[in-house]
Amino acid sequence: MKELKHLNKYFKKYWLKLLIGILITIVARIFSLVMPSYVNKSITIAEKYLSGEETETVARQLLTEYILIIIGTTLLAALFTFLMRQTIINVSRYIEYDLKNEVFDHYQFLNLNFYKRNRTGDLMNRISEDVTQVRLYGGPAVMYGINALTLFACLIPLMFIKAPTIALYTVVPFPLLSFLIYKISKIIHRKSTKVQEFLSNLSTFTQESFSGISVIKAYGLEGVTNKELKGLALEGKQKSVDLAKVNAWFFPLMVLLIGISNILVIYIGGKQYIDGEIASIGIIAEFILYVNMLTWPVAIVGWLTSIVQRAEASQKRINEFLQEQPQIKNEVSQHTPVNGKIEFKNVTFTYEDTHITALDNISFIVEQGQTVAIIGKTGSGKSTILDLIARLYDVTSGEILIDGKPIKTLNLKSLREAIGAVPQDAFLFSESIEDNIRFGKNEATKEEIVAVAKAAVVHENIVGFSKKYDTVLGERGITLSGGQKQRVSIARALLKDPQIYLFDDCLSAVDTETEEEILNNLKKASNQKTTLIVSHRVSSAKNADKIIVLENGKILQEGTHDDLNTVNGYYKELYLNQLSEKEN
Ligand SMILES: Nc1ncnc2c1ncn2[C@@H]1O[C@H](COP(=O)(O)OP(=O)(O)OP(=O)(O)O)[C@@H](O)[C@H]1O
Repeated sequence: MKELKHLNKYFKKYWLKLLIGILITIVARIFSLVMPSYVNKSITIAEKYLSGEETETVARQLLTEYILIIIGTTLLAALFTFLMRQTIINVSRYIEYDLKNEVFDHYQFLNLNFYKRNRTGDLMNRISEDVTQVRLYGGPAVMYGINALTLFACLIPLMFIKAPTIALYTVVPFPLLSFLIYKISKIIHRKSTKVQEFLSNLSTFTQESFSGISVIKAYGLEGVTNKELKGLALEGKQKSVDLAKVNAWFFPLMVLLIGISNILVIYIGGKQYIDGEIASIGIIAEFILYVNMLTWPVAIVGWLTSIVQRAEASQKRINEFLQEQPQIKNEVSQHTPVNGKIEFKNVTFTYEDTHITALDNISFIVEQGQTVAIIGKTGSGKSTILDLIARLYDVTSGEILIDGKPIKTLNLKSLREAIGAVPQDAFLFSESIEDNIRFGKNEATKEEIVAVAKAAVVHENIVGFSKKYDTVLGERGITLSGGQKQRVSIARALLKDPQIYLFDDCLSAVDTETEEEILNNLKKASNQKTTLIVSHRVSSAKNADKIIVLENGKILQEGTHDDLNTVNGYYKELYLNQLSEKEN
């Protein structure tokens, strides 16, 4: 139960509702206890009437009275059972809601490394499946547990007071029933976990197949994919059949044990009645009702044990993530304004997971308002520079200064608010184009949105769609072309109007004329703003105040377009190559 201690804060938060729920549960069970003894009394009075001990009028009057009491108490028990579910189960839903929010909020705080280490499916599972398992502990387990405890505490002594011998024979099979249900629940859990795991594999496989459907079709891999899916489905069928087999034992076993208890009551009770040890056969009817009332709570004891174990295992998985600490921590509480000067001082950066040293002792300065282009072969460390400026990672050694201050002394939120980043792989949400652009500034007017779309040279494309800015984008914006996606992403960054622009190869999918137009607009929009442009094209870099050429994480060349063209080297070669490509 160590892991489940995490939930105590929520139990404390909802203690009043929980207490009311527990009291209601006890009252509901006490009302339900009234009925069997009045069934006994009704049968006894009928017996007495038949043997002439009681007159018909008295018998009729008493029977009516007993029946009304039975109906009344049963209705009250039903009403309180309804209220019991309304309180305790609701509390478990509140806890589920709080816990999901807690996990989600925590996920948001964690760094990119965490997301690289853990699969999306796993993150989703812990916030959905595992929280559901924990909810069963917070609600149904508490409710059925109190229910069973109240019944045992009231009913078993009552049974022993009324007829000790029958009581003894009745309760003897119960521990066995509890034990068997516990065992079966464990097997069911083991098997259903396997089915769950399989289902998650199957959905990952199908999701990937749908996402990559164009590749599958282009390579004619439909047959192979189908075969793989059939193999998976067959395996799943076997697992589900295994689970169904064990599940099938659950109810027959309960019926068998109830039957055994009922037979014992009838046999022992009947014998005692014949021997004159009990006064009325009404007591046998009463005990049969007790047996039936006790069976479910007894079975529940076994079920609860396995629910608690499952909840413990799930909470352990949740706690593992909750205990993860973000590596990038905000160490400054007050807002720190950013002007935009950036300085890298002997910065080295090695990715923790791959141990790749992406940047190796590099130093450079970008003055406030300057435009700097970073050029270099793929994998040379260009994107890493931008990620370090946004503090998505912290440097391994060396230092990054923003406006002359170490980056760690800036408030993380202020820093990120001052940055407008356009990543290499533009991500658009499945919302309207307008909302996707608005992401950069929530309170922006339509005019502002149109203005930035025009600056990003995507306005004409948008108004060409029948729903214009209200056009909803499919998953990852698949209704837009690569170049359109990039430009919507640029519009989003422009709307934010930040102090620092980080453009990561975000014009790679547009033609050179559009690129030229966008760059001119960017120059106007980002006047006085520090701008870093990562690119493979000289056309994106040539007008920059400074060009940095990277190779294997080191700075190979640095200077203006004209400077770099006067020396033989990577940049000049690239320029001449791209120039001749254009001419051809
Ligand atoms: N998140 C990451 N985790 C681990 N290694 C990474 C990560 N991102 C990049 N790398 C590695 O770091 C090196 C530099 O990558 P980076 O993305 O900075 O290069 P790049 O110059 O931007 O490349 P490209 O032009 O292809 O975008 C590469 O070898 C890459 O494999």
